[in-house]
Amino acid sequence: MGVFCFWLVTGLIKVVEGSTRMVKVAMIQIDVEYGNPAQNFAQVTARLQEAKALGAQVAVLPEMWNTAYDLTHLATLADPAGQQTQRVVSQLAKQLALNVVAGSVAIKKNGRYYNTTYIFNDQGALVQTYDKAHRFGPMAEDQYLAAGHQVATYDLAGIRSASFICYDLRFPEWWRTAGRAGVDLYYLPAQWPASRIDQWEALVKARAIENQAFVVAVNRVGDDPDNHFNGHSLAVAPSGTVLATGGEQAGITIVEIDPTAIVAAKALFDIQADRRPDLYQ
Ligand SMILES: O=C(O)CCC(=O)C(=O)O
Repeated sequence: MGVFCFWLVTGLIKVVEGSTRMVKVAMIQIDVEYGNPAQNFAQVTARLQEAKALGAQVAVLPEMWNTAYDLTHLATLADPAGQQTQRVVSQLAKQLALNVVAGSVAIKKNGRYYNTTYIFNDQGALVQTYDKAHRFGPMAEDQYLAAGHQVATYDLAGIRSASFICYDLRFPEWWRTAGRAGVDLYYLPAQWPASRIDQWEALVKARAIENQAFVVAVNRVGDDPDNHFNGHSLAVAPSGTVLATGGEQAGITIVEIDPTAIVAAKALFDIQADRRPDLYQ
């Protein structure tokens, strides 16, 4: 694990005068230890405490942070019914009074394995779960993991939010489906390889612009046996402006988000309202 760094970015777009609804979001970019849940739980505990000390109101973790992509050992590594994740992260969220978008973890549920996000509010209550819907063939998810079937929207820190996971980024229809419920902030934990990081940045910006919403996308750093990961977590405004980036090292980046910017973004034109579902689905 490399040296851990902190950045504070105040790259908000403040377009509504007198707004007091700034929300500080921590993008927690870590080096996930392959096949080592005990080490990863310890690491995540420390990083959530640090995020709180940096003033975060919401903390976001990367994808599959308990096991990494050690899919051949899920029988021994996956969290049964997500119980350990729920117990540990819920307790931390409550102790720290911190909202947590708990990246995603490998879980075992009803005899199958899933790549699942849990979202906790700052009282430690589980407010939503999401099972990754689109499985990434090149990383063998389709062989080992069952797919989710439902979008997950929720209120967190006073912001109407939705969660997706990694490869879901390539399916704008799925984002639009969630957006119909009115979403102001999308969270996207990932393990996105360095070899396609230019696509990651382009697609995160596109999802923000076309959905007229913020996107907070958190990637990992480090290596697994097949891939190198170089971070580039990023927070993007509805205009497509990059508010903060996590760079290429492990670290926590704090970005301030002003949810009232959505109103201004939609004042000029409202893409969701202007859709033509009579022409397409
Ligand atoms: O779409 C990609 O290029 C990467 C997706 C991925 O790594 C994942 O979903 O885990």
